[in-house]
Amino acid sequence: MQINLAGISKSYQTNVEVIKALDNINLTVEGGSWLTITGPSGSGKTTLLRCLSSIEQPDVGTLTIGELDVMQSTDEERRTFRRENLGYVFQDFQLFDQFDVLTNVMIPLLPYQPRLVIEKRALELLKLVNLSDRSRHVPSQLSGGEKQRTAIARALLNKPNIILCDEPTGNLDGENRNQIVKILQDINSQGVSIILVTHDPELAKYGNKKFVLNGGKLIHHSTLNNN
Ligand SMILES: Nc1ncnc2c1ncn2[C@@H]1O[C@H](COP(=O)(O)OP(=O)(O)OP(=O)(O)O)[C@@H](O)[C@H]1O
Repeated sequence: MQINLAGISKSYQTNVEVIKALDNINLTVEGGSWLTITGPSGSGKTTLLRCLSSIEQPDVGTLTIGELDVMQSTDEERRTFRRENLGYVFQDFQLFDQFDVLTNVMIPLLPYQPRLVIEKRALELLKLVNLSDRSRHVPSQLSGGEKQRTAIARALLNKPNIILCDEPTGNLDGENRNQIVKILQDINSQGVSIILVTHDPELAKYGNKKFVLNGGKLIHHSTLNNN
């Protein structure tokens, strides 16, 4: 599934100023690729990820994700499209503290598919991310790496074409980072596109297309084939 952005800009209005978070972004993400985006704090990385996933709409430009025209679609169309095609791993995990790991992974599809079908898939995913023995724990009983892997399992529940990850190894040690890299490599080898935002120089070594965001402007850094 391809993503195309042309002339995308996005500003935020605060009480005191207008902040241009994205400034005339042009980008094509080919299906199956692994894109890594780095850049200083406040340079627009999360905003770009939110636009690339249609959670947020840009102010101007054209943005298509597969068949979805993000600028012309309704909220409901974008929600349905995300549910069917995209996975998103949030910087702060966004797990529900009152539910166990298994339920957290199942939540996105619970209103839409039979519980038993979803549970089977969620258990497979917990195995994939090496968390089978934590399925009945609640998030407060998990380490940072385990929370992150729960968030990744949840993002994979709908068998997405594209997974967008915001700082998936933030605050994790080398061993946890390596586990997450391995999971991402497995997913990518199955044809899932990965779009990754990170400050972690070790994680930023992976991916076949690298970009730097600076002051809302996207600079193509390199195209490699090392993942
Ligand atoms: N909802 C909002 N309202 C106002 N300003 C915002 C909002 N969201 C983001 N911004 C501003 O837009 C700019 C880009 O923010 P963004 O979160 O995309 O940066 P980032 O590169 O992901 O930062 P970090 O690496 O610290 O997570 C920042 O100056 C931020 O303060």
